[in-house]
Amino acid sequence: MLSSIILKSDYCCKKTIKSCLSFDIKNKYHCFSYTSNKYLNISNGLYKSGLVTINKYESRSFEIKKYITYSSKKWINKNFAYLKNLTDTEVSNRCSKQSQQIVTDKEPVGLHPKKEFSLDQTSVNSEKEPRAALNYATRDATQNNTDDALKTDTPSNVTNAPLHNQALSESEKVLIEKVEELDQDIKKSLLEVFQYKELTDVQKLIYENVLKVNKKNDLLIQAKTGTGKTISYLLLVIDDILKNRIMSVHTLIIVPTRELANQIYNEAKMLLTFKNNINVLTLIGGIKRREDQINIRRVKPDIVICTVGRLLDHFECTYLFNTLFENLKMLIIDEADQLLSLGYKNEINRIISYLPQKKRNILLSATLSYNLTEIRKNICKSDYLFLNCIQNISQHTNEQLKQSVLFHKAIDTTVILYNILIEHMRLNQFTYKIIVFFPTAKATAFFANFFQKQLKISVYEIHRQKEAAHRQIISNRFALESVGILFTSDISARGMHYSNVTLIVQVNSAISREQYIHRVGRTARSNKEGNAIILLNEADQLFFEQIKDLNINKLNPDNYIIKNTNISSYLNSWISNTQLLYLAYAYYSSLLRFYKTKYVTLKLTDDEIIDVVNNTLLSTGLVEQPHISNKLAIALNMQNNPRLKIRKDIDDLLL
Ligand SMILES: Nc1ncnc2c1ncn2[C@@H]1O[C@H](COP(=O)(O)OP(=O)(O)OP(=O)(O)O)[C@@H](O)[C@H]1O
Repeated sequence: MLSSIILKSDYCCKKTIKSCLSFDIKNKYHCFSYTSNKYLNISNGLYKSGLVTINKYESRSFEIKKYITYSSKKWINKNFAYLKNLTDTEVSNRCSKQSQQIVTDKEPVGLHPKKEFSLDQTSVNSEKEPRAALNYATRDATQNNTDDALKTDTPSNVTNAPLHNQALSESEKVLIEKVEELDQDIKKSLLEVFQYKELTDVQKLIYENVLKVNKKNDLLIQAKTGTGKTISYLLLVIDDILKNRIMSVHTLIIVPTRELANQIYNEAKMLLTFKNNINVLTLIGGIKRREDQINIRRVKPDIVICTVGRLLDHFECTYLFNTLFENLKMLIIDEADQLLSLGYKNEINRIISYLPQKKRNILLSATLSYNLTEIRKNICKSDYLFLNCIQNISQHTNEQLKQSVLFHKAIDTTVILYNILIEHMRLNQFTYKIIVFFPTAKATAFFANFFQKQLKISVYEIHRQKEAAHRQIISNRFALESVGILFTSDISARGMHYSNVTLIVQVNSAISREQYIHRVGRTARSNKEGNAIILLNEADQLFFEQIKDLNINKLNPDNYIIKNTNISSYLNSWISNTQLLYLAYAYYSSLLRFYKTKYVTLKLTDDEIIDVVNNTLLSTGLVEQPHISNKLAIALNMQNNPRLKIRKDIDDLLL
């Protein structure tokens, strides 16, 4: 028996649904099918062969209306009839009749052509094979990995949120004060300390699919940057600690950077304001190991937040450290796609080998999809749930973010950066908060000093070569300031929340599309507006291919290369400053390395790399080409290139 929903009448508008729609209840899923529906966009479903599978809902008719995302409920009420208990054939007949009726449909306007998907008409009842029926609505080359991963999953694995950033109607919002499952003290701190009123999309998804129904599966969670993933998993952790109190560490949270560890620590402490019997501790580099050991004994942590290096260090060097985790209940890997990528994979695998098998794994990121299969295989148990707030990878960045690209010549890099900053500061005198990402730590150090000392623009500086304590102080200061400029390397790209950032500038290409998404995700957070500009010189141009679907508009470089007398004189007068000179040489070497590691993706020859690096340095006013050490030249495999100035007598200080 099938129940069906059919279009009541011919509907002629921009958002026409081409045919009819029916649904069947089989086991716990509702399966929607429709005939020639090209444009119907059911946000919380997965598509293939005419099937849309959605998890169980309480009210069928209501939920169906809710998940036809671009149509208002009013429109649905007017145009759909809800029919019960039809046989297969009846539905088919009605469907085809209905299809014939609606022949005057107009092309939908405002839907991206990529969103079109064709459905296999023959598989109206193919819910017999739910595995094969799973797929995303959007087809595009870069998403194939996700699709492949999902094809092998059972439908219960995947839960999508309504299209992200779409304003939730009042009835869809989950008000925190009404959430009965939350502990009273936690609720109190959410309402009074954080002053949040409702759950964000990702928090709502977790609440409804996991917390409320008390599920204990492993979780993969993907939601856009700045949407509250941290609170969402902290709620899960605290809920579990309160239910299953143990006398050793309950949850281990692994993150890529010290700053992020501290940020999560602060958020957890705030959440536990009225619950002082749950203890949190960070174990991060830059602090003596012995100090950690004392803190562990003193704090007796329930939740431990660690960076990868320090955790591994302890496992391998601290006597009996692994016994701390012998009853571990939860392992959380934040920024999971990064931590499970090549750079960190071995270390994470070693860490996991020290942890008990029987624990719950929760993996999060704004960009999980590209290496999903591997992540799933490596870490998750087979009955894991994938909670996904991003259904279309071209919507990975926030809607309220205005993105631009500026293609320019390397020789104009410094003046363009200067003019962008000056213009933004002028237009946002009392509110400007800017983060500038550079490709390497040494590039960051040089430009930070150059802007401070030569161009007289005050900037904060964070990168790996600064000491941990310094980094933390600068990070806190920038977070608290109402205006400011932060020059940073990728260390600040992921997870860091600085409120009210108005502009992100990226100098040169990012190391990947994902890193670009995380970098621009430092602005336009919590539904606020934000701007992002990426500066791509002649060598970086191919990087644009990786991000061009992200709705990025092009800026005219001519508007930014005007040199006023100020900058001209500043650029010409620093060569006697030995400290800056030293930093410039180091920047030069690091930029050669940067492009050499990217020469395959950017399709660069050695000569092109040397030219672009020379010109970038020339843009700062450094007329004479720096020397590099023989060792670096060999490492770059450029020791015989006559365009480089190589000196055997300088050491690797500048590497
Ligand atoms: N329910 C809520 N209501 C309002 N603001 C919230 C809520 N939950 C979290 N936030 C705020 O949203 C901001 C972003 O949160 P968070 O840093 O957890 O984002 P994220 O999704 O982890 O981002 P990223 O992917 O960049 O790490 C923070 O300021 C956080 O305090």
